Amino acid sequence: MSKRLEETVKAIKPLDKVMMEEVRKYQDTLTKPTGSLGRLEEISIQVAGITGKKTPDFGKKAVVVMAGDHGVVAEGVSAFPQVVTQQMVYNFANGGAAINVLARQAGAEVKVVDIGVAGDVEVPGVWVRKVKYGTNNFCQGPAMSKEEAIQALEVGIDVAEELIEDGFSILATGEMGIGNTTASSAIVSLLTGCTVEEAVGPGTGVDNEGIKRKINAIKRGIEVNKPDVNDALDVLMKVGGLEIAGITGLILGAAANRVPVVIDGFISTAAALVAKGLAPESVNYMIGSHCSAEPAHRRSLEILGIKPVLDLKMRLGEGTGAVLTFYLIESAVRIVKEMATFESAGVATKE
Ligand SMILES: Cc1cc2ncn([C@H]3O[C@H](COP(=O)(O)O)[C@@H](O)[C@H]3O)c2cc1C
Ligand SMILES: O=C(O)c1cccnc1
Repeated sequence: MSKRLEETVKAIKPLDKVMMEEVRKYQDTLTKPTGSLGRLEEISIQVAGITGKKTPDFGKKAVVVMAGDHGVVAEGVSAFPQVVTQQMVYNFANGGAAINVLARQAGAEVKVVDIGVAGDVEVPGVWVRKVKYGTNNFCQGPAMSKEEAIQALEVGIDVAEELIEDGFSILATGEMGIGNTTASSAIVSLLTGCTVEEAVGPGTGVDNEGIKRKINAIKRGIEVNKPDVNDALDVLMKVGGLEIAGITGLILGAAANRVPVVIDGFISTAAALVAKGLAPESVNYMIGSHCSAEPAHRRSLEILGIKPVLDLKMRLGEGTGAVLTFYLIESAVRIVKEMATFESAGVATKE
């Protein structure tokens, strides 16, 4: 680990238990049966613990789309060509992708980071923090060097800190990278202990032969690189991705600054598993969003220990599920801020 990474991990502290208890008790004074707002109540308690504030203001929201390419695409693991990563970055910059539409509606900004796209991206608005022009094919050796993995983690930490400095008070994870469900499945199988077969799914929509190629590529990647399952950084550098490392760094950076980070789909969850491996406390700063249609996502969330609030059969990534969850998080806080208490409204409590 680098000094910066170590310091960031060290800065991640337990949640503010006193504030959590205050909000938990306050929820019970509001004009509703105890616990009747279910998961919204849990979220309001969690964000109070994260921020140390009873009703945090999430006026400035951002979704960070980390973009990077994957050498493992040479094994025929995606239904789409690699160049789509770069083309989608232009689409994000022009406001035409699904994440742009959903973020506009949610009042969130989309920050696109080129952390490892295979070609040059020159378009205003995209943050170019390129570590490398795509990862190496992990079937032949490590996806990246340890130095590159650390550099990509640090890019994520930097992005989180720059956004927080700029007044963003809640972040969502997002990504774009053709082939990244294969890298994510490799991480998931290694860090959750499920079989490679269980960890793999259709991604962008490969057929049965494509699924077999994904399984085969991951098995060869594990065989060739022998990642240490007890060392999340080793797993990340050997079979991970640059955008996955960037998301991991973003999560750590948010947690170190007591800012909630909403975890999107399968790829973001793989990054979150790496974050948990590097800094177990970081999980408390993660807010679950949706459970995607990628078959191993639910199990990964369970092992990570975060609960999804939406199940929309989405399987896109980009941050789409996370941004939809912004509404619910804001609703959860608003309830605490605006609801009347039994006393203030003159409503009788139960007999
Ligand atoms: C047009 C397009 C837009 C996307 N936006 C997100 N993804 C999603 O699909 C990719 C992962 O799937 P696989 O591992 O099968 O390549 C990632 O880029 C992910 O963000 C997209 C995929 C495509 C084709
Ligand atoms: O679950 C996801 O986030 C996902 C699934 C397939 C492709 N891209 C993303």
